[in-house]
Amino acid sequence: MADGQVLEFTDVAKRFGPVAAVDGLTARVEPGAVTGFLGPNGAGKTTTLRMLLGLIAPTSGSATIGGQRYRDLKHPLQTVGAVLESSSFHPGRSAAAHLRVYSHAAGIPASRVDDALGIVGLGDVAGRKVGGFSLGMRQRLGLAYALLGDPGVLVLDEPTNGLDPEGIRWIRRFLRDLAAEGRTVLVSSHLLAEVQQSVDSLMIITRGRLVYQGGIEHVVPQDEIATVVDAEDREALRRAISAAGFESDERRTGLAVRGADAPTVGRIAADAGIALTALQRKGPAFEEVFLELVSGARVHPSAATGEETR
Ligand SMILES: Nc1ncnc2c1ncn2[C@@H]1O[C@H](COP(=O)(O)OP(=O)(O)OP(=O)(O)O)[C@@H](O)[C@H]1O
Repeated sequence: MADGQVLEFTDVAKRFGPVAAVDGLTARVEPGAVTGFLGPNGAGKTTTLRMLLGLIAPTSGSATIGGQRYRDLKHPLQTVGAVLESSSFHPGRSAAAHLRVYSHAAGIPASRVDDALGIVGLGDVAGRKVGGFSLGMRQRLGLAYALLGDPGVLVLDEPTNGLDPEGIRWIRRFLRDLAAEGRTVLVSSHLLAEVQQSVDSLMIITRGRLVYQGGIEHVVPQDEIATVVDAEDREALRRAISAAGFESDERRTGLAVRGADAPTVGRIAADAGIALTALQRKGPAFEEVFLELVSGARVHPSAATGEETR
């Protein structure tokens, strides 16, 4: 396997006539994690990925893979695998024949075709014509193509589009495994729910500009989260919370603990041997914060600096 590489966008911009599709994007994507690239329809995700993959030239700025522009990569297929669209397969050709065309052109051993089809679960249908494939099978074939050169970087544009729940679960698990091997995995989506449970990091854009970059757990600022908790012995609970270094306010329904999430408060109570009668998260929902970031009602510091929040 090739090493995972850092993807770097440096003040990259793309104009189509009067439309600023991407407008000065600065961001960094690290190896060893699944990074979700999130934004509403038309935000500029596909345009950004197309610049990264050398399919269109930026109007200004740069997008690099391990410090190099795509067109300067010595072995592109062995460095970065991409799935941008799932439809361009010749229907009369078998899955294996299709991949052999690319492996041959890139100087990749033919044995790798069977490996790649096996990895995505298409080993049994390698000889079947692609024309008879379901949408899910085509998506898997696209992934097999991306994995042909065993690259350290995977870039996928909306890979779960049109898949059934089982297919979506499969892709999520698959991408996690690839990242766990140390690869860089960048996956775009316009659906928050789609990436919420399946990515480690997020890059959120709207109208061609970055509005958030960092860990998924930092999207909702910690100081806006409180946990309301209660026990039969409320005073003992208050003492345990205070001993753990958190402040709490008395409410009718229990103690509101600022800056601590539910698992943290639950652990404090468990360590003190206190049985809880209530444990509830308070604060803005992830989706609320996402919509505020996208509409401009909320500004996150990572948007201005391009620095990750950790
Ligand atoms: N080749 C093109 N010519 C003209 N305008 C374009 C072109 N490609 C993209 N655009 C415009 O650039 C903007 C960003 O489009 P892009 O496809 O990158 O967004 P996206 O975030 O991928 O959206 P979606 O989630 O709908 O795929 C849109 O306003 C789009 O209409």
